Amino acid sequence: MDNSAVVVNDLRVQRGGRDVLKDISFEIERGTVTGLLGPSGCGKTTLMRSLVGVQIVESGDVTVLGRPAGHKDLRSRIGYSTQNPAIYPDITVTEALTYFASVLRAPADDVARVINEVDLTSHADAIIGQLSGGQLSRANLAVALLGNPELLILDEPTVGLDPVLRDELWELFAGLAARGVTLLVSSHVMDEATRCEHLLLLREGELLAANSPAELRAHTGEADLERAFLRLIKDTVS
Ligand SMILES: Nc1ncnc2c1ncn2[C@@H]1O[C@H](COP(=O)(O)OP(=O)(O)OP(=O)(O)O)[C@@H](O)[C@H]1O
Repeated sequence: MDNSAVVVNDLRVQRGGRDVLKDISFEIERGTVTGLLGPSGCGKTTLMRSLVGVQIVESGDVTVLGRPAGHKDLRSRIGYSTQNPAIYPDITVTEALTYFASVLRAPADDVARVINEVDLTSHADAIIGQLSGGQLSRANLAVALLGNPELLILDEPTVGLDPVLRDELWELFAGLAARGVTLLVSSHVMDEATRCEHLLLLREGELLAANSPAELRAHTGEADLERAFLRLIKDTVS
């Protein structure tokens, strides 16, 4: 069986009349955690939207779990959490997840499972609009986990979380990958790169690297990943 969860070839996307992704190609192996890193505005969300199939693309091929991105068979196989949680503010965490579980046709007992996985059991009956920022982003992540999708696409899931919660979430991501789930996780915090098996480093719509952290360190001669990224940028510019 093909071991690639995602195959992208020469993907080009324009937004607002500008090239936002410039002929990008890469593959993501099944059962791994891949970090999508790069500065604000570099195209991370646009790339994720292209994989989910909600982005109009100019050219190129995007294959996800063996199907063209956006194929209807992929709907229940991909979990996508956006940066701005799209959860109704005036119902409880359990009510919101029960609603999404029915829309996604996920089993009813999935609601308690995902609430537990994101460590929100103590707030299962809290009103969404009264959650803290970190709790809200964990509730948002819980929605993406419903139905046990094979591919999780998570747009900055750890933003606003304290270091302990961030650590717990990265542990959760590693545990999911060990079960065979493929994760693509965006971040603009380079220290999160060390938690990933593979890295996609984007800058101004160009893919500067698609490596493991060890390969990136070896390639740039920099032990620190932030410095390695800066080294790549300097090498690209010069
Ligand atoms: N709806 C839109 N219309 C036009 N241009 C857009 C739109 N959304 C994003 N862009 C532009 O596309 C580029 C890439 O944006 P994108 O949201 O993919 O970046 P990002 O790396 O996810 O940024 P951030 O880390 O700040 O979320 C930016 O220059 C942005 O201004």
